[in-house]
Amino acid sequence: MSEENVFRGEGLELSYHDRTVVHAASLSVEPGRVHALVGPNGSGKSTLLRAMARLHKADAGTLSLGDQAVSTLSKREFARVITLLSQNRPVPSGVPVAEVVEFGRHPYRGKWRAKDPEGASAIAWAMKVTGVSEMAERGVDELSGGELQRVWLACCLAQQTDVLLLDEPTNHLDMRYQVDILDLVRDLADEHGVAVGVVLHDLNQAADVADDITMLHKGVIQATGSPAHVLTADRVSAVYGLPVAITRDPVTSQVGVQPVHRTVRRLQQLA
Ligand SMILES: Nc1ncnc2c1ncn2[C@@H]1O[C@H](COP(=O)(O)OP(=O)(O)OP(=O)(O)O)[C@@H](O)[C@H]1O
Repeated sequence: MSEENVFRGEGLELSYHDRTVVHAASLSVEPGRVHALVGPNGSGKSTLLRAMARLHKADAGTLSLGDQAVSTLSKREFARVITLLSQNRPVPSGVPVAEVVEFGRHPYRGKWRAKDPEGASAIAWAMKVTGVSEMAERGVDELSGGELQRVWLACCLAQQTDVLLLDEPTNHLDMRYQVDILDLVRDLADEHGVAVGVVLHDLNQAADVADDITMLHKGVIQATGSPAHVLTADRVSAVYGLPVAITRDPVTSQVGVQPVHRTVRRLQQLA
């Protein structure tokens, strides 16, 4: 994927039943880069990501991939380039993990189950890197939340798209898998040139994994740029309504966000 293949949403106005929840938002996801979307609950992150994945119709705005309008792509063409790990996917009962992951190959198979020579290796790779190979035969409705999350991710990875949109991929995962999945996200960008757009709640994870961060608040983009540019104490405190301090890792210089401890907050209130 070349630099021209930047995936862009521009001027997106998004609503539910006449209530606009995202206002004139623009987000670009670039090959080889990880772009994190952060913001408080209800700020519009999932809606924006779903609109980028053509799952929520925009009232206004455009989607483009390089110089091509995304509206010109058929469903199958779109699914070969862009995939979304969404939240709250319905869980089919009695379907084994391997079959669910195999569903990720749907854009390559079509109605008549056309030959898909790369399918088997793509599925095996996706299951391996997400750590679900050992549960291939288990029914997805028997899995824990974290196991299921990894199966959905494997399904997206089996799709082998240039653009990967992930809505809270670390949801339900224990500490080890959170680290593994974020490392995998970084590797996909660095080694395979994948363009990643990822919703994260943990601002420290966002600062760790992302090249760029966009912060949303009440449907309005507050800032876009490097973690150090976006994550300032004033901005994070104002958006989240909580005093925070910004830290710097002495070795990596990476920024971190630390809520001001409750004892200090109480003392500040008393002063
Ligand atoms: N299906 C829906 N019908 C009506 N309103 C909705 C629907 N889904 C979301 N909303 C509203 O749209 C706004 C944005 O929601 P969205 O889920 O995009 O936010 P979010 O930033 O992803 O939130 P969270 O961090 O809690 O997942 C919220 O006010 C929410 O209540």
